Amino acid sequence: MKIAIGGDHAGFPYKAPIIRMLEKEGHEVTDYGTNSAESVDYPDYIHPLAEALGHKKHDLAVIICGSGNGVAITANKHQHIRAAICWKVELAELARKHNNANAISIPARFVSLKMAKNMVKAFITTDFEGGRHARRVDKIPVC
Ligand SMILES: O=C(CO)[C@H](O)[C@H](O)[C@H](O)COP(=O)(O)O
Repeated sequence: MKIAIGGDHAGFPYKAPIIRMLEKEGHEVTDYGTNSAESVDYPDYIHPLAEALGHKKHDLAVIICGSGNGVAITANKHQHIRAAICWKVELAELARKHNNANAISIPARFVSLKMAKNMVKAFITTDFEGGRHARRVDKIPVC
């Protein structure tokens, strides 16, 4: 699977371990930064990632900041992006099953690295259920 990853300085400590896990599992990962713990502005990293995801250059994305809010709000400004903030594995599964989310937003200051990795695993291995959920997802875009 082609997976994009990116976030700000608050998400930086979790990015490399998640990339290692994904690459070990055979995924192709594209890293949109940031690449240090120096304070940065998350839109500078998330807009390019979301643009590429929206153009199907990646299958799914992992976005990370302190609360998960900033990166999710930014990504969701893009058409075709459905970013879900998750803090437990069941939410990551539901984001795929019910919402066909294509980005998981991780609040790095509120979940452990172990939880973050487990959520990413669940997110990328769970399929959209379709059916009634497809009808609802289809109604999301603003006309
Ligand atoms: O966007 C956010 C909050 O909605 C993220 O959590 C940021 O990572 C956070 O705001 C960064 O905070 P900092 O005090 O500048 O480190």
